[in-house]
Amino acid sequence: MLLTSVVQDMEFNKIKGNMEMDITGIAYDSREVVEGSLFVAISGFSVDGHRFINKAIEQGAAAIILEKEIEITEGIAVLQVPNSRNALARISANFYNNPTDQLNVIGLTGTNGKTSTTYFIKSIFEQANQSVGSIGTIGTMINNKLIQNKNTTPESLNLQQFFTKMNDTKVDSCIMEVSSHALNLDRVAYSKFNIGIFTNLSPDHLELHKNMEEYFFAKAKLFELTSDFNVINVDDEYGQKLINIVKVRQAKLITYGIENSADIFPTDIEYTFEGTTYTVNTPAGSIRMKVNLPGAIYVYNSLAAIACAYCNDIPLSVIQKGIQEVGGIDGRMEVVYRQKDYKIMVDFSHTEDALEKALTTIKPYVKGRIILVFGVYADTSESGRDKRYGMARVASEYADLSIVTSDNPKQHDPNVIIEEIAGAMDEHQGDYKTFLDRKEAIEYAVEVSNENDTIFIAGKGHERTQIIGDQEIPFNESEIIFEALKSKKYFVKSK
Ligand SMILES: CC(=O)N[C@H]1[C@@H](OP(=O)(O)OP(=O)(O)OC[C@H]2O[C@@H](n3ccc(=O)[nH]c3=O)[C@H](O)[C@@H]2O)O[C@H](CO)[C@@H](O)[C@@H]1O[C@H](C)C(=O)N[C@@H](C)C(=O)N[C@H](CCC(=O)O)C(=O)O
Ligand SMILES: Nc1ncnc2c1ncn2[C@@H]1O[C@H](COP(=O)(O)OP(=O)(O)OP(=O)(O)O)[C@@H](O)[C@H]1O
Repeated sequence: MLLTSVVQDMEFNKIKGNMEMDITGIAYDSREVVEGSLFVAISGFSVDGHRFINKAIEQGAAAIILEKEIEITEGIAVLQVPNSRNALARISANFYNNPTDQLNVIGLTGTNGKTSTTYFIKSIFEQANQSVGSIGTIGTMINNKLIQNKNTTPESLNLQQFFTKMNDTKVDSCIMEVSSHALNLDRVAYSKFNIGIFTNLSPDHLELHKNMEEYFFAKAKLFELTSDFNVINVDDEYGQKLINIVKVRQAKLITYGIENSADIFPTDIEYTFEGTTYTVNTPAGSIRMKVNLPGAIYVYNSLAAIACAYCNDIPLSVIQKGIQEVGGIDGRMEVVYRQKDYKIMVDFSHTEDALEKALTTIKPYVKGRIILVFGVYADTSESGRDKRYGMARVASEYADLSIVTSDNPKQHDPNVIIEEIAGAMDEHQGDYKTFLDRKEAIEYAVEVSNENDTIFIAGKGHERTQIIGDQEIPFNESEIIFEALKSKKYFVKSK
């Protein structure tokens, strides 16, 4: 594609060089540059991409987009832009001919529930004989092939490539999780979303967004990109705030909720440990639903999916089948081992709100004690400290015994994190033990557990690695649990 076409509608300050040259591809990483590429230099969080411009030219870059004043070799086209990440999103959409124009794209945002809601929507759409692609925490799924993602929401270039692949392979709908980081860093800029879904907002990622207002406005950006429907949880405080912002927009507002008046709402809810049944009421009629995951959180997630399916004119009987077909979700309230009233569960709860909701969900069904294994995945900043404090409060309030340990400490000192959690546990008079090593923490929980106890291991969910420093170490909680259970002869006979 000609460079002039690649940069069409892009805002830039300065140009140098031949704009009529042919561009073979785009790269934002010098290591990915091939002959004839357009290299975009990004001032990153850890390194400055401008440092790799010469490397990119050596590798064959024909043109450079940059933010800074840098002297570049003759013969190379150079464009200076105010924001390289935004420019990358613009040129990627141009280069791939705006693939979201041909795709039904559903974007989900919110602190918790995005992945679970994606599963429900995917299942309903597949019942409606649609070919569905998905992008999110689990990876990118195209025609049942899973591609691992570095990020929940990939960088704009990769994203436009995935959308193109979906179009090429006749995918009808793409369901994607849109993180606040992605919205802030323009990864989804210049993509069109037919439907935007907002699940909820509670403190998380405050190291990037500084405060809840900023975090909320990052999430709200998704709803500037929606064309047809905005689906919003009316029971969430920030959902209400978003409704006030989007109600005047062109995309139609559809609300869901349990407590407040909504377009899509449940009645006659019956909760059990195995799951929930309720009657869903929609403008198209009412029908009984069976959700195979426990608690109000999965009523909310299924309602969001039903609202989305309703917006796509899917009949209620098909929606009912789609919701019921979701038998369980990897690492979401997953009962890894059960022997009568003894249970070991693994869950992805890693925020204060998620942990509180998960523990209140299981509490009525626990005969003995709740033994909670958890750590806090957060940096060592002030906002990370709030998260440690909040999760310790929840642990003290709902668990009979907490085993405090590491959860992806990355480059942060896990001892500091654990010490702070322990301090907050003391303040809230929680009963706890600490183990730096997460494996030892799980082993200890199994060792001290009794016949009627429930061990709840929070934080890693579906993840199969633990990130310590720069290393991603294999870490399989199910394997550790079963190994530890061997010492408890009474329990190992059956799952
Ligand atoms: C903090 C953060 O958001 N970092 C993201 C950011 O990386 P960065 O700016 O730090 O990149 P960098 O390493 O400084 O490099 C700067 C530039 O130099 C380039 N480079 C670097 C080395 C080299 O040899 N040559 C070269 O050209 C890099 O390709 C890059 O363009 O831009 C990268 C490209 O888009 C992202 O992959 C990366 O996400 C990292 C992996 C990350 O951990 N992000 C998290 C915080 C995140 O985004 N999470 C959200 C939400 C998760 C959730 O709650 O579900 C997500 O969507 O994943
Ligand atoms: N609607 C909800 N409200 C609050 N907590 C929820 C909700 N749904 C799920 N959770 C809790 O949050 C955890 C993560 O759920 P899920 O993976 O669906 O969220 P997510 O938004 O995709 O998270 P992430 O952005 O971290 O990938 C679950 O294991 C559960 O404990």
